[in-house]
Amino acid sequence: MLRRIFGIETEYGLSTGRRGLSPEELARELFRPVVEEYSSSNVFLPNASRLYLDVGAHPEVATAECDSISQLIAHERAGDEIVDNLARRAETALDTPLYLFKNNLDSVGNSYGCHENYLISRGTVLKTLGRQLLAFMVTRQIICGAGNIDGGFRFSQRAEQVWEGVSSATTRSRPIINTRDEPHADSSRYRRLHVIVGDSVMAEPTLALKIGSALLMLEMLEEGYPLPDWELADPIAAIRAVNKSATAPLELSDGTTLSALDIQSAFCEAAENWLAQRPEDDSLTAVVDLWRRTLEALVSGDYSGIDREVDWAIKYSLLNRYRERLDCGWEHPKLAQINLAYHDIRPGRGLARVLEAKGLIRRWSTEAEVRAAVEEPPQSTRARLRGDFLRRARQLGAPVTVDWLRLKVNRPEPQFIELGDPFAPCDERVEGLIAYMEEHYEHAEQ
Ligand SMILES: Nc1ncnc2c1ncn2[C@@H]1O[C@H](COP(=O)(O)OP(=O)(O)OP(=O)(O)O)[C@@H](O)[C@H]1O
Ligand SMILES: [Mg+2]
Repeated sequence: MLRRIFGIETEYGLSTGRRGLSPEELARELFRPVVEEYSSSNVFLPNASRLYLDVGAHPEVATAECDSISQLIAHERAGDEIVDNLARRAETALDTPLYLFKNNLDSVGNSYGCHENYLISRGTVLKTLGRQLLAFMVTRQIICGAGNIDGGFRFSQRAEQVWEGVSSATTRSRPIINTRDEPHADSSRYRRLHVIVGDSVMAEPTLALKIGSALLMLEMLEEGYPLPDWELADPIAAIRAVNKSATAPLELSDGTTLSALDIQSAFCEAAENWLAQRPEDDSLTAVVDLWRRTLEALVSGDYSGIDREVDWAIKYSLLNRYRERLDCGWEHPKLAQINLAYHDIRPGRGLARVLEAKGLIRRWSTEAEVRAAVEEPPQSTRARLRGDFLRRARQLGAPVTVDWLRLKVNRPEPQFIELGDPFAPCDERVEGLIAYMEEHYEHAEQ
């Protein structure tokens, strides 16, 4: 499958400077306009994304279905803007600053996630694919980790928070790859691969690398391109070891050892060769270029070639400058503060956003693309149908219910359709549903 559907779910950490306000109270204030408009804190927006309040008072945005890296980046950034707009209103109402962090850990050690979803064909055996992908997923933190301080500098925020390799459980055992069968599409043709292990990232090139390298791995596996079949003896021990060192020896099931750097170098080289034979794609070329440069930086120890693109390297450079200035160890509270402030999503306040505005972190999207993605669904996938349907329903004040798969007009008679093909941006049946709404609710518009 060369064209693929994918989406990303981001949970945000929420806090305030004012004492005495519980996370639940903050979240309730944050979602007040959403609940007022939709009578629910679990909604689909006109840009076809899902906005909801998950357990633990973490707002979550799940982007609409995308089919290109640029589209996904614009929609992921649009998610930040949507929750930031809610936060700006809530902080006026509460008369206290509100902070939304796109990271994976709060100050008391609770972890929250950033999940990736990739469409795969039903013919692919998910368990086999998961097993083949595991060595890649365990070691990819050295290319696209967000960086962290935990007894020293670490590549990833999430590596310490997973407990199983491939499994169908989500919360109980927190696996790296989740095999729960919920395709949100025609289940006879498609499956959805749910990756739970990634860090939330701030720099757009890091997001491109994270998504693009996974897309390339999936392509190569599905197309039968020869790849090393490495099975880690203990994926969880390995993910913890990689977090501390790209060169730590990782034991394989056959008794040999390889480092994360060895494993990623082999996958990157395979991706370079694969790129030369698949149809040209500028985004994937840029992804593989950054992948290669990141591995080279790890070998040389000189991060200057990637420290405007790769989160962990940007953060490492920033923290290291402070460490030298303060002449302190990694445990210094000022460094912890920077480690957190990097993930504050507020433009002009969050460190990553400030660096980006100064040109010290490269962008992949443009402001105009993000602005458009706040309002408009991706135009090349099923998301467009959901977005158009929701926008018209809102204009007409028609009672509707939607999820990833279904569009429904609730009254006067329930009318619904299923969009089993997530690739399809056009469907006559949606026009039929819109006509039905117009017939019954047009008068309410005036
Ligand atoms: N057929 C599909 N293939 C791949 N990704 C999809 C498909 N349909 C939807 N998605 C993406 O999957 C994500 C689903 O997000 P959502 O938060 O609803 O996840 P979930 O796993 O269904 O549920 P929850 O987070 O509540 O456990 C979205 O980003 C969406 O764009
Ligand atoms: Mg979700």
